[in-house]
Amino acid sequence: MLRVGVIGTGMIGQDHIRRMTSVLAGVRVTAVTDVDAAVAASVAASIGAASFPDGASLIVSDDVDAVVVCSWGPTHEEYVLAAIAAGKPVFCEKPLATTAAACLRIVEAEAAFGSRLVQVGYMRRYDASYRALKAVLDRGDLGAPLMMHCAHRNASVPGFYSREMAITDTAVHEIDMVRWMFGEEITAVRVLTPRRSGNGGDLQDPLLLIFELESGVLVDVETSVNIRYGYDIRGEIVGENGTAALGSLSPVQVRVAGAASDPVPADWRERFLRAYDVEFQEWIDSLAGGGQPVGPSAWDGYAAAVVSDAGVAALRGGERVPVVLASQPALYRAEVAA
Ligand SMILES: NC(=O)C1=CN([C@@H]2O[C@H](COP(=O)(O)OP(=O)(O)OC[C@H]3O[C@@H](n4cnc5c(N)ncnc54)[C@H](O)[C@@H]3O)[C@@H](O)[C@H]2O)C=CC1
Ligand SMILES: O=C1[C@@H](O)[C@H](O)[C@@H](O)[C@H](O)[C@H]1O
Repeated sequence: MLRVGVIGTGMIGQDHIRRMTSVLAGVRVTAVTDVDAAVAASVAASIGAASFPDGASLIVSDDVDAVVVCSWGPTHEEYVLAAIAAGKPVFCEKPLATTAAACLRIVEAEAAFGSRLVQVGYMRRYDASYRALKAVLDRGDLGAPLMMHCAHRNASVPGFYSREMAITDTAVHEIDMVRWMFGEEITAVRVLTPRRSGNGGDLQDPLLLIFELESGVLVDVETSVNIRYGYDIRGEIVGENGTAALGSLSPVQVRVAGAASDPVPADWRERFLRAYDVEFQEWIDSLAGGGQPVGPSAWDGYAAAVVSDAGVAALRGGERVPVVLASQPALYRAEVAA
């Protein structure tokens, strides 16, 4: 039984605690903490876990075998580094850290430790639709891939959400997905700013990102974060001989009164419900008997941050910004293709 301590009991922290408590096997949440001590205490009481005063004491607790970090992005680096120092596996929600420099510090700490401890919460790799799309691509049915069209639409975002977050917080999922889907690196980023939606106040929304890949494949990503009608994630690969797209996720199609309709999920918790379950179960299983995590690594988190930084520079400067990665420690070799 893996005993897990969770840092950050906000929206996704509580959702992951629910799945580890009520859905998944081989795991028990024994400890929680949050800067909002009242929320942490209430969550702890509801599942019979201990509430810790801070992340540092939770990480070194003898009742915690592995750590899950679900606090705000700028706090991730400190907790992931502390978990590595304690020699404990750590699942960190995306982003691994908010700058490429911070991600590189984590990569270097893990490489110095000598084996993998870190997994980053890029859950699309566990989604049935994305996995089916990758299987079609890998079978070669489409011929050589040429382009991919993506859309990442949120119904709404909170008031503190900035135009840069459309890249660092939102499109960062596509950045990781593209590296995994095509098994190659993104080499340059452009960002275009279409006519502004009236739904987002002063926010520059939507954005259109264009990624260049090593092989010449081009990927475009629309981020629309105030689309109102729901949470809509799309992806279509165009190959030499055909196309393949993420399918409809609805178990039922309704035709009534002269109209056909599919329900649209409200947010990521609904759209990626099963993907998060699979992601966590595979993480738990990988750690059984002292094993190492096999999902998105600290290097993946670092690479996503470098592309994301390039996207922010392109957004601010209106230029094509090349992506330059540091030299990869041996621990992560063949990571993209895994
Ligand atoms: N994989 C995915 O699809 C998603 C990932 N996320 C990621 O999960 C993380 C949390 O996001 P949400 O749950 O939406 O935010 P949230 O604001 O609902 O929850 C974050 C919690 O962290 C706590 N916190 C902040 N600083 C802390 C610190 N230093 N120590 C302990 N607790 C601290 C806050 O009090 C809050 O309760 C973010 O990194 C976000 O990017 C969020 C939504 C979906
Ligand atoms: O990770 C997530 C949020 O943090 C982010 O704010 C949303 O835009 C994404 O759709 C969601 O998956």
